[in-house]
Amino acid sequence: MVPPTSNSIHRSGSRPQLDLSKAAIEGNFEERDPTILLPNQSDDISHLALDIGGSLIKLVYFSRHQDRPTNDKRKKTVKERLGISNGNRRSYPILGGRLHFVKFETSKINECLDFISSKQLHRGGVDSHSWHSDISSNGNAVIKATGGGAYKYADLFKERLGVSLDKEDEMDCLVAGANFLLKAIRHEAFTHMEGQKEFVQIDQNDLFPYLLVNIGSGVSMIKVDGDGKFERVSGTNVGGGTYWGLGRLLTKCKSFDELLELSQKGDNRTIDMLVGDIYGGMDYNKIGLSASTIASSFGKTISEKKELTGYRPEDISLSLLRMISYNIGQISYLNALRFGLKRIFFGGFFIRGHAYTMDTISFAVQFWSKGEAQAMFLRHEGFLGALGAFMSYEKHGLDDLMVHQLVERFPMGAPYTGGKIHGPPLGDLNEKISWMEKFVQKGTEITAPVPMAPSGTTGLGGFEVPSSKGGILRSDASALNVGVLHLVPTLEVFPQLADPKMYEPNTIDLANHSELEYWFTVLSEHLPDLVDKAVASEGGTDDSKRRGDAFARAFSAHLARLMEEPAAYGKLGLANLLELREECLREFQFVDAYRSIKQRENEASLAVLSDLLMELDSMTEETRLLTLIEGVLAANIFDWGSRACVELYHKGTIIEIYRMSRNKMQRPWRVDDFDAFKERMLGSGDKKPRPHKRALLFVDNSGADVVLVANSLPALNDVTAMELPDIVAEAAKHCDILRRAAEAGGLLVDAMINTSDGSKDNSSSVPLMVVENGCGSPCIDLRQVSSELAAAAKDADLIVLEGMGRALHTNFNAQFKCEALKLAMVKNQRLAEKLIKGNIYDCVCRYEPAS
Ligand SMILES: CC(C)(COP(=O)(O)O)[C@@H](O)C(=O)NCCC(=O)O
Ligand SMILES: [Mn+2]
Repeated sequence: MVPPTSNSIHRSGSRPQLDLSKAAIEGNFEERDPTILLPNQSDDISHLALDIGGSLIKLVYFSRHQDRPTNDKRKKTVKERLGISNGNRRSYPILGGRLHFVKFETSKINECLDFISSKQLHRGGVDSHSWHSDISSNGNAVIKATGGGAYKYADLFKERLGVSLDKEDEMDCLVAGANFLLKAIRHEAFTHMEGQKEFVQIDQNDLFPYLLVNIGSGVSMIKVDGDGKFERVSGTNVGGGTYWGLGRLLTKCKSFDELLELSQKGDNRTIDMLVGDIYGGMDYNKIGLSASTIASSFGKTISEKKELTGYRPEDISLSLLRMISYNIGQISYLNALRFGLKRIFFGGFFIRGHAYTMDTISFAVQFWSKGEAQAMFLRHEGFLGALGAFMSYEKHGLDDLMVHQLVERFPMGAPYTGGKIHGPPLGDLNEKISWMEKFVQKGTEITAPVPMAPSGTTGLGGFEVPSSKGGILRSDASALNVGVLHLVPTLEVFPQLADPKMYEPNTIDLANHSELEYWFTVLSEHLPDLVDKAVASEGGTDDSKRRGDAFARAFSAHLARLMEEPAAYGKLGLANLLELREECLREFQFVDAYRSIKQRENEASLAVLSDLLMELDSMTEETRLLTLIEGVLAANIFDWGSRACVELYHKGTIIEIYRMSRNKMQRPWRVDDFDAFKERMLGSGDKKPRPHKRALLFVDNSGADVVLVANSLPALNDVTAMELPDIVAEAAKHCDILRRAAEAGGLLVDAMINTSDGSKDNSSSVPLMVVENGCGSPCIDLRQVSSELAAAAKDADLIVLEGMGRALHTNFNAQFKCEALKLAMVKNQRLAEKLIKGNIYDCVCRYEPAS
C-alpha cells in the first residue's frame, strides 16, 4: 500500500503528483520502507506549441497532473451526502495541469532546442492519453508552430529533435490566443494612461466584437467577432519595422531594445513642433489642443540649420516612437469608429510592455474618440501566437475553460526572469536552491527590475517630457511577468455570492503605495520568525536550513519586485501577498510549517473542552449563544501570522492567553450585530424563528475554534480539512451531540470512540461534515473554491466566516445570497483604525441578512 499523500486539490505547483495505478512493492513486504514501483508515473506529460518570430521564440507548453485515486472515506461520504457523484459533474477531457510560458532569443535557437530536448517536450504525444501532437505519416512527432521561423527552422527541428513542425496561420493563432486569454484570465487586459496601469475585468459574455491591433514590423487591424470569426479590416505599413529601421539609420543603434532604451532619456521637444511653438507658448483652446501637443512630428527640424549630428539620438528615438505610436493609435481609432467598436486591444512585439509606447497609443485613442473608445493591452501579449498555435491542437478541452478554473502562480524565478529562460532547465530542488543562491547575488546587478512607468511620465496631453527614473530597460524588455497558469477544473464560484461579477475578495487594495509599503514591512519583518518555524518543522536539518534560506530570498525577491511594480503580477491585494508567501514555502517543500504548534494548541484546547461543554450546558440558550460567539472571537487570538500575537505568546501559555482574551471581552464590540443575530437564532417573544437548514462554518486557526469548512493546504496555523476529522473525533469523546452529528456526517468512520451508550441511532442528528475549501492561504477568494464546498453551499442558508484573513482582509465587503456572520478579532493596529476606526484586539461581529 502506498501512503496517501494529503489532499487531491492541485492548487500548489510544488506538490509531486503521483500516478499510483499498478503500484507494486518491490522486495520484502515486511520491510519498514520497501521500494515502491510506480510504473505509470511520469513526471510531467508535456505538450508544446511554438511561435518562432524574427527576434524571439515563444513556447507554450502544458504539463498535466494525473488524477490521484483517493480512498479517503470521509470524502466519499461527504460526496454521497452532497450528491456529488460523477454523474452530475462535467467530465473533463483534461485532468488539470499547468500551462507554462517561456521565451528565447531567436538568435539563440540552440538553447531553445536544448531546453525542449532536456524537458522532452517534443515527446509529449506518445502516451495513451494523447490529444496534442500527432504522429505524422512518416512516423515523426508533429508540433504546432506559427511565425516565420516555423518555415525557416523546420529542417533544424527535424534534424535536432526529429519532429516536424505543423504550420498554423499567424492571424488565426493571434486571434485564438487573444480570445483564450480574454476569456480565461482575470485581469489579463489593462489600460495604461499617463503612467498608470489599471486592470480591466472583461465580461466573457460581452467580449465581442473588438478590434485587435497587432503591431509587428507592419501593423494588422483585425475585427474579431467570435472564436475563429475575424476579418483583417485594415493595417498600416508604418509599424515596428519603421521605428526600428528609421531609428537605426538616424541613431546608429544596434538593436531594437537599445533604441527603445534610448527613447527613455529623450526629449522630443527638440525635434517635434508643438502647438505651443506655433502659438507662442499658449494652448490652442478653441480646438482643445494644449501647448504640449505635437503639431508636427520632426517639424522643428525644418526651421533649424542643424545637421543630423546636431540632434541627440535620445531625442530622435523618442520623437520617432511618439510619431509611430500616435499614428497607429489614430488609425486604430478610425477603424474602431468605422465598425462601431468600443474596445481596441493592442499587441505585438513593438509594445513589449513599454510605458511610453502604451501611453502614447492610449492618448491617441482617448483624444480622437473623446473618451468613447479605450485602448487596452494584454499581460501575455507576447504569447498570443504561441497560445493560438497551442489552441489549434484538437481535443485538449481547454477552449471552454472558465476564469475560475485557472490560478496563476509566480514561481521562484519570476522576479528576475519574466518568462525568459537563462541557461538549462533546473532538474530538482537542489538545483533550484543553488540557482536562487547564485542568482539573487548576481541577479540584482544583471536584471534588477527597473521601473518602466513612473507615474505621470507623460503628463497632460501625453506629450510632456518623460521623467523616467530608469534609463535602462528590463532585460526582457517587459514590465510584466507572466506566471505559470494552473488549470484546476474542479474549482468553482461560491454559489452563495450575491453578485460574482461585482465580488472583490480583497478589502485592502495594494495599488495604494503607502498600504503596499506598510504590508511589505510587516511581511518582511515577519520573515525571520517564519523561517525559524519552517526550519524547525522539518527537524532543523542542514537541508531544511538551506531551503529556509532559499525560501526567504525568493519571497523577499517577490516583495521587492512588487514594491517596484505593484501590478507586475496582475492586480495586487493583501490576500495575494499572504498567499504568495504560502506558495513560496511550498515551492521549497515546507509542507506545514506550523504543524507542531497546531498540534500543541489543539491538545491544550481539547484538554479543557469537557469543562467548557459543561459550562455551556448549564447556561440559558441566550447566554450560551453569546458565550459561543465570545469564544470564537477570543480564540481568534491564536494567530501566528500577527506580530502582536506572536509577541504575546512569549508571555504565557495559550490557555492563559485565551482566558485573558475572554476576560477582556466587553460588549459592545467595535462592530456588534449580536442582538440581530440572536433574534434570528432564538426569536423574540413568542415568535419562534425558522431553523437554518445548513450552516457553513469557515474555520480558522487551530486551537479552540469550531469546525467545518477548512483549508485544503496548510497556511500558518490554520487548521486543514485533513486534520479536522481527528480533532472532531477527539472532541466527540466529550460530547454526545457532537458525536451523533459527526457520525451522521460520516466523520467518525474510522475513529474509535468511547461512547457512553454505544447507541448507533443518529437518525435525529444534524450531520456535521468537513469540506475542504480549495485554498492554502489564510484568506479566501470565493470566486475559486473546491467543487465540494460549492456543492455544500448550494443548500446553505447561513455562512460563518471566522478570522481576520477570511472575514476582514477578504470578504469584509462581500454580499451573500444567504445570511452571513463575520467574526474576527483585529490583531493589527493599522487595520483596526482603517477598517473599524478602533484599536488592536477590538472585535467584529457583523451579521448580515440574506441580500
Ligand atoms: C495572517 C492573518 C490574516 C491571520 O489571521 P487569522 O485569519 O488567523 O485571524 C493575520 O495574522 C495578519 O493579517 N497578520 C499580519 C499583520 C500583523 O502582523 O500585524
Ligand atoms: Mn488563521
